[in-house]
Parts: sequence; C-alpha cells; structure tokens
Amino acid sequence: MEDEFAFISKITPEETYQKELVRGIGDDAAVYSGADHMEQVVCVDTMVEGVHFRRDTLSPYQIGKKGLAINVSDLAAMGAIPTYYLVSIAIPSSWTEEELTQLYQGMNDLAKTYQMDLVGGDTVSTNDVLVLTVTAIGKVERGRARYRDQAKPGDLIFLTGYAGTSAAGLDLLFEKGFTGPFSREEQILVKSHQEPTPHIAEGRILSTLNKRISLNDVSDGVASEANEIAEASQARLIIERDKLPIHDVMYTYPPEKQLDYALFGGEDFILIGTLPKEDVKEVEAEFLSQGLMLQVIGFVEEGEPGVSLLEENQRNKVEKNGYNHFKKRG
Ligand SMILES: Nc1ncnc2c1ncn2[C@@H]1O[C@H](COP(=O)(O)OP(=O)(O)OP(=O)(O)O)[C@@H](O)[C@H]1O
Ligand SMILES: Cc1ncc(C[n+]2csc(CCOP(=O)(O)O)c2C)c(N)n1
Ligand SMILES: [Mg+2]
Ligand SMILES: [Mg+2]
Ligand SMILES: [Mg+2]
Repeated sequence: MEDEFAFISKITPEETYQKELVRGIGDDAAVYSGADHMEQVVCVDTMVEGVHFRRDTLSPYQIGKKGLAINVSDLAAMGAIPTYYLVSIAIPSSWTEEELTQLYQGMNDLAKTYQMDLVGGDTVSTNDVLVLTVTAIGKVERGRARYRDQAKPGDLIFLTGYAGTSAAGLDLLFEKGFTGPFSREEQILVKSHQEPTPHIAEGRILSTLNKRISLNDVSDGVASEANEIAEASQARLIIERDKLPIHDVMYTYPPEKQLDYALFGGEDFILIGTLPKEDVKEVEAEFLSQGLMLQVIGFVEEGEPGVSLLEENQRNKVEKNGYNHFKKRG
C-alpha cells in the first residue's frame, strides 16, 4: 500500500443507496437524517486475523463479506433494516493492494444486497495482523426493536436455520486446508462458515408482526445465545434435542458430534428467539410464504433462569459454553 489517501479515494463509493444520507465519506464525520417514526440501531464487531479467520480459512473477499455480515446479523437480531456502515481497518504491510480491493469487494457485494452505504471509517497500518472493525447502522419502526429480555414461561423457542454448520465447515478447513478437496456435502459446510447469510428477512418478519418476541443472533453458539436470553429474561429455556435442526449434510457425523457443533459451534448467524405459543401458527405461515425456515426447538418454563437440554425425558443443564474470547472450551 503506497498512500493512505489514495486508498480512501479508491474505496469511496461513486453512488449511494440511502436517500436520507446527507454527507458520506470525505468530511470529519458522516451526516444522515432519519424519519421520526423510526428508531436508529447501531452495533460494532471486530474480526482479528488468527482469531476470527486465517489466511487459509477465508479469502480476502470472504473476510470483507463476513466482516460486514456478522454486523448485519446483529441488526437482523434487532429486527432492523440495514442502512449504513463504517469500516476501521488496521493493515499489515504484507497485504497487497489487490487483496485489499478484494476485501472491500466482499463488503460492497453484501452491502448492495441490503442497499447499505459505506459512509466512513478509518485506515491505519499495523506491525501485527489484520484487524477489521465494522460498525453497522440500521433503523426500525418505533417500539418494534426485538430484545433478549422478552421470554416468558409458556413461550416456544425457535431457530431460523440450521445450527452447527459453520463450526463443522471450519473444522474441515483446518483438516484439509483452503483448497480441500471437499465433497459436495462438505462444500456446503465450508461455505456456511466462509460466507454466512444474515437473516434480515427473518428479523423483519419478527419485528413487523406485532408479537412479544425475544431475539438474538447465533455468533457464539446456540447454548451461549440461549443462555443470554435466559439471563436477560430471567427465564428457564428447555431445548429438545430431537428438535434441533441439523443439516442433512451432517447426518454422517456421529450424533454426539452433531450435538456439539449445534450447541457450542457458533458463527451460524441464524436467529434464536422465543414467542408465545398461540402466535406460532401465524408467524410460521409468514415464514413459509416467504420460503424461510422457522423451527421450534423447545419451550420456556417456570424455574431457575438457565438452559437445559431435554433428552430421553431427562433435563441436563446446558452451560454458557460456546465461543468465549478469554476462556478455553470446557
Ligand atoms: N468493549 C466494549 N465497550 C462497550 N460495550 C461493549 C464492549 N464490548 C461489548 N459491548 C456491548 O456488550 C453487549 C454484548 O456484546 P456482545 O459482543 O457479546 O454481543 P454480540 O455482538 O451480539 O455478540 P458477538 O460479538 O459474539 O457477535 C452489547 O451491547 C455490546 O455493544
Ligand atoms: C481461525 C479461526 N479460529 C477459530 C474460529 C472460531 N471463532 C472465532 S470467533 C468465534 C465466535 C464469534 O466471534 P465474536 O464473539 O468475536 O463475534 C468463533 C466460533 C474462527 N472463525 N477462525
Ligand atoms: Mg459483539
Ligand atoms: Mg449478536
Ligand atoms: Mg462473541
């Protein structure tokens, strides 16, 4: 990389999507207006080389795409419509300009899907590994954001996709390297790790249907995210083992391995939530009409806040044991 300012002008979009954007890249800060009936939603997540990806697990394009996707997933978990994003990047000297162009192409491609505008960021050099921090902004109709603290006894728990595919894909990449070779089944798992799809359409259904819904996205694993809902709601969540949605391509794995990936794997970026039993039919019908998946995986009951797995009539405690940056898996 020769010049910081040349780099910034290279990554500045020529056109923008959002009509409420007043000033994007090029001044000290971005400016946008918003309608009174909408609330603004903002989140930030970081990806660090060696922790969130390696050069042999994600391509530069995929690093960019996933860096934005994990943030869009947090917007989905709030029921929000994505609008803007900002990118802070610390670049080691080993990265070529071509690789950085690909990284931004990955973000651009995902941003186009959701009509999100890149409105700012920061560019620095580093003597260490690449660090990518994306801030995502969205909006949601007043009072319709979906929080983690809404679960109540009698509710059902749901997932909006398959659990555990990303972690299974990552293990395949560790085992076989970036180029594989991977069978067709394995390719599905690897792709789900490398290019997760945020569940924005699912989040929007859950926000526009006016129901009492708790919602979270699965970054650290179903066990961890379910425990977050349990803590925030002071509720007891029971997950039924035989209802966990395991993708067909994982049927060749031993059942214990399937369960471990599903509960503790993480990075699936599906949504987990709860809703009143009497609302399930209506919500399911809306998901079905849009070709989307909604799988009931358990229920909420009275009792000590926490999560249990119901298996052959036994309840076993599910610890908050997913991915934790300062703790090894136990
Ligand atoms: N360093 C920090 N300073 C201030 N707030 C933070 C910091 N780290 C996390 N938070 C806040 O703590 C809450 C939980 O953050 P967390 O990162 O666990 O959620 P998440 O982004 O959904 O999960 P993940 O990062 O695993 O995808 C959020 O409200 C987040 O904004
Ligand atoms: C090379 C490599 N090693 C391990 C992992 C697994 N991993 C890293 S962060 C994370 C949870 C989500 O992160 P955060 O909590 O920061 O949002 C998981 C499951 C990976 N993706 N790549
Ligand atoms: Mg976070
Ligand atoms: Mg989240
Ligand atoms: Mg985390």
